[in-house]
Amino acid sequence: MGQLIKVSKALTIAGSDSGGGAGIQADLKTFQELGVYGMSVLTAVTAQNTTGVQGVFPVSIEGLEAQLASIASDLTPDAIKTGMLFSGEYIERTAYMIRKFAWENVVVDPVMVAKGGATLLGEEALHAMKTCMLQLAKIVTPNIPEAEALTGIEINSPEAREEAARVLFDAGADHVVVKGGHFGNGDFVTDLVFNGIEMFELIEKRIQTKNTHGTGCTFSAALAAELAYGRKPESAIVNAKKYIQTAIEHGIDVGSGHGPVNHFAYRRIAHEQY
Ligand SMILES: Nc1ncnc2c1ncn2[C@@H]1O[C@H](COP(=O)(O)OP(=O)(O)O)[C@@H](O)[C@H]1O
Ligand SMILES: Cc1ncc(COP(=O)(O)OP(=O)(O)O)c(N)n1
Repeated sequence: MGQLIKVSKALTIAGSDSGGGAGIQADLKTFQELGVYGMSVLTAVTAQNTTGVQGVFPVSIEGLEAQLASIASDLTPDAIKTGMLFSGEYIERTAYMIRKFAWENVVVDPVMVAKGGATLLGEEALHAMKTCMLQLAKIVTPNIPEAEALTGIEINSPEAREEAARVLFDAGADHVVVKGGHFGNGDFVTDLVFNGIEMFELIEKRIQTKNTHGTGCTFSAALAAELAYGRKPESAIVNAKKYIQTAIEHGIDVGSGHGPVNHFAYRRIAHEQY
C-alpha cells in the first residue's frame, strides 16, 4: 500500500503568464522547488513572453469566487500569496473571501506594473489595495514604484524608503519588505524590512543581468512557501531572499527579452549540481 505524506499547502491568487516566468507559473514552480504543495486561483490570463505583455484577459468575478470556494471547501491553505489582482473589484472580492474563510499567513505582493511597463492593476484599484488588502498581510512586498503609489511618498533616499515602510505598517501590514531591485544600480541590492519594532536591511550582491523577469513573483511565492512550513516571518524573509538570489545568479537563457529567473537553481545547488 502506498504511503501518504503530510505536506504543507500554499495557494497563489494571481494572473497567468503564458511565458512561464512570472505570475501563477513562477509561483507554482517556486512552491514545488521548496517542497510545498501548490494551488492556484487565477484572476486573469495574460498573453506574455520575455519581450512584454501582449494582452490581458480577466477571469469573471464568478470564476474567481468559484475557484476560491472550491479551495475552501476541501484544501485549507497553510499560506497564501496574492499577485496580480487585476482591479479594485477583484481585490475587494478576494479580501472578502480570505476573511470569510479565516485564511492566515497572507503574503501580499501588490503587483501593479510589469517590468516592460504594461499595467497589471488599474489606478482605481489603489484604494482597494490600501483599504482591504494591506490589513490582511502578514508580509507585504512592494517594489519601489509600488511603495510610492501606495504611500504617496517619493522614494529618492534611504530615509524616504524607511518612511514608506512605516506608512505601510501603520496601514495594517504586519511586516513590510520594500524591495530594492529598482533602488539605485550599485554593486549591492538592499531590501528594507520593517516589523513595527525593528528596521533592517537585507544586502546582497546585485547581479548584472537583464534576466529579471518574475523576480517579485518568485520572491513572494518563496515567502508564502516558508510561511506554509510554519516559519516566522523574519526567517521566511531571510530564506526567501536566498532563494531569489540564487535564482537570479544562475539565470537561464530563454527568450529574446528579459528572461526568467532559474527556479530550480536553489535545489540544484543544494544537491551540488552546479
Ligand atoms: N539584479 C538583481 N540582483 C540581485 N537581486 C535582485 C536584482 N533585481 C532584483 N533583485 C531582488 O529580487 C527581489 C525582487 O525585487 P524587485 O525587482 O525590486 O521586485 P519586482 O520584480 O516586483 O519589481 C528582491 O529581493 C530584490 O532585491
Ligand atoms: C501575470 C503576471 N503577474 C505579475 C507580473 C509581474 O511580475 P514581477 O515578478 O513583479 O516582475 P516582472 O515580471 O514584471 O519583471 C507579471 N509580469 N505577470
